[in-house]
Amino acid sequence: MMQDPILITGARITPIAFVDPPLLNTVGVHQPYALRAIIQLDTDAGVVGLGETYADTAHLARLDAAAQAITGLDVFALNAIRDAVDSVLGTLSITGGDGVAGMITTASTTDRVFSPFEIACLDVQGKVLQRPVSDLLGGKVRDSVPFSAYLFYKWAAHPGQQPDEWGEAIDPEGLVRQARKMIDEYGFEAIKVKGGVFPPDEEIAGIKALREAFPGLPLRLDPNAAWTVDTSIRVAAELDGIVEYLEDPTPGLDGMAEVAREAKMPLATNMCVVAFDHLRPAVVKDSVQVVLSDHHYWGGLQRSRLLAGICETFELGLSMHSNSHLGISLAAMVHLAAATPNLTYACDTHWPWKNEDVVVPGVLNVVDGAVAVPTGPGLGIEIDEDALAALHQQYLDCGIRDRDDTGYMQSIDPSFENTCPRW
Ligand SMILES: O=C([O-])C(=O)C[C@H](O)[C@@H](O)C(=O)[O-]
Ligand SMILES: [Mg+2]
Repeated sequence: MMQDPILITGARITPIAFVDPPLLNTVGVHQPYALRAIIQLDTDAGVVGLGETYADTAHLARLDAAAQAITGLDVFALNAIRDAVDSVLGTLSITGGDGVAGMITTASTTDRVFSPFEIACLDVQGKVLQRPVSDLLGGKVRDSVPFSAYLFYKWAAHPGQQPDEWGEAIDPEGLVRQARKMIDEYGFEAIKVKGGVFPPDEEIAGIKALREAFPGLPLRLDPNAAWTVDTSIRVAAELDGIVEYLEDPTPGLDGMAEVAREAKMPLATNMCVVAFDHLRPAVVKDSVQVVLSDHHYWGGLQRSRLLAGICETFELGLSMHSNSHLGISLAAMVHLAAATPNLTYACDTHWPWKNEDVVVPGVLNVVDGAVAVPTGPGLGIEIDEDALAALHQQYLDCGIRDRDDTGYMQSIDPSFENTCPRW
């Protein structure tokens, strides 16, 4: 028997801000609050779907336009919904707003805007069918998804504030201390270090200190393209046998290909392969051996599965990238990773760095370094309306409207320059 369509009647898009520590990266430092947009997709069945995405001003304007364009469409018509998003974006003249703080990104705007709506539609589909989203993606191949301890060099506090619970990490001892705390609390079995902050030799020393302190755990270093080709080749030689992959050592497909020819370990990226049309040249040039997927800019969960298939075909490894995020994003990441057989690396997550959320606690927990796949219908999580309202108020009060790690750093250290590559 043919069921009636489930029509989208509108979307409530709520920008929120949550407290973020002073995490350092090559373009600057995290501001005191990270921004996200929470999407509640309303349908004529009375079922509400959830999505989470960036909340920079320009992105919010695109989300608003997209929400109007998809109103009246069936939540099962994901192709038509993406077409509607694509068409309306073509009529807008908005620039900026990628939510990634001045790092190189040439991801598809359509895929970035479509993504949270696709996830909200899958959430509705799952709730109506009484099946978890992982079932809609082909079924889970693992019951829990491993994540890595995502270490950052950081200050003890934002200027003028009290030190946070993590304290300072600006040298190898600080990194090891941070890793120990994170691993004690969450049981992670892999470690990623956000580099590109200090001269490469200091970061090599940090990685070697971690290797000594945690001999059995796979390690990764990601300087976000802070190094020249020559520096990258030198660091790769120093870290041979120590890191499982080196992430975005240098900018661009050609530079990465030059490094890849010399480096013994695989090179991974979430900077030079961030859209489908980057895959062909990356494979032809053999620029990268591991792609970090991220449903927030690869166009949602179904298109991330398409990416996984392409990676499998061309024998590329697949890992998962993260930005500062809350529980709706984590739930989506977990369902996707659970249903992606060739996602064999521990995924990245910024989860330990936040203390606030819009999701009712209980379902999403990192235990032994992994998150159990939610088994409830849809994403399997619920929104906490009071928390959503409080974090929206925090957004209104905090004054931050666009992620700007470089501007914030320059407000503290006027001599800071965002140069790429730096060393
Ligand atoms: O793997 C990456 O490149 C990231 O996680 C990008 C993020 O923006 C990270 O650098 C951060 O949170 O500062
Ligand atoms: Mg990266």
